[in-house]
Amino acid sequence: MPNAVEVAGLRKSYGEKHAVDGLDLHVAHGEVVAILGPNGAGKTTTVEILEGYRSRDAGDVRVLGQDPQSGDRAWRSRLGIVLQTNNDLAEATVGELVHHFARFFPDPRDPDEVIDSVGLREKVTTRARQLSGGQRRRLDVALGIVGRPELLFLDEPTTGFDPQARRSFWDLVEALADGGTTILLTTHYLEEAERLADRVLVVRDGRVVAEGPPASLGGRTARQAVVRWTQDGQPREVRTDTPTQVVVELTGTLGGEVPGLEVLRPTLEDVYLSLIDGGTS
Ligand SMILES: Nc1ncnc2c1ncn2[C@@H]1O[C@H](COP(=O)(O)OP(=O)(O)OP(=O)(O)O)[C@@H](O)[C@H]1O
Repeated sequence: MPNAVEVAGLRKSYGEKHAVDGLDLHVAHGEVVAILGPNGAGKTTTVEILEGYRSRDAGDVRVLGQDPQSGDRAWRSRLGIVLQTNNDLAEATVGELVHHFARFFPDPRDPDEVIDSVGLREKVTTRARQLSGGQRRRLDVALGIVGRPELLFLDEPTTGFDPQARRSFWDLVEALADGGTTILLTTHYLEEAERLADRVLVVRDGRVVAEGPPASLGGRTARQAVVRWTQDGQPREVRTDTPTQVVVELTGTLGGEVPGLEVLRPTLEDVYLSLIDGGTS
């Protein structure tokens, strides 16, 4: 089966600004892919082109087998798009909105189950305009998933969420992914990408500068580890390609338990920051 998303050589400029500048991307069916990148890197522009909301200047784009520029209603009903709640709808309640949106789709999820899954049960009779920012975003997500999409786009889905809401949202995304939904998300939260994504793409200046599973992005697993411990009351540290060997030797030298032992690898954040600073490793 072809990929759910297939993009080659995508370009989009706004006047002189090359917002997307030769971007390649694919997402397999059932995969969760996160796009990371600094403000202005071209993430939203890319996602909006894939959703069919923005035209492109060049490049080949296929989303669920169709060019988004000519996507019809049947195609659109297979996508889940999380929009900011439209202010025209702000007078409707959470329950009314989710039930209303469900009617647009041929095989929707049970709206009440969707409301429960995004944690808005207690707000079901509250008008959209009376929700907090984070609750409003959860309503946006509810409207994005009620149509049982094959492919779900999440553009910075947890911005404004408190830590508890973010964790329950992650559980929800994992459940959707386990159920076979293909997901393309953009985020500024590295922890979110690490937790949810099978694969991460780092975008800078409209291009992909690194790509891979979060654990090995940018050669992360290949980078040297730092082993720290305390010896004779002094902190000690070595950088090494073979931390296990170092620990075994220390255990022998110190006759057992190694005081203050730590083995550190670069975090995803360390790798990400070096990539967007212009480093290539
Ligand atoms: N409608 C527009 N008109 C002109 N320039 C635009 C427009 N939309 C985006 N841009 C510019 O294109 C570039 C890419 O913007 P885009 O919103 O795609 O970035 P992003 O990676 O999603 O950023 P953020 O992380 O801040 O959401 C930016 O320099 C932005 O200023």
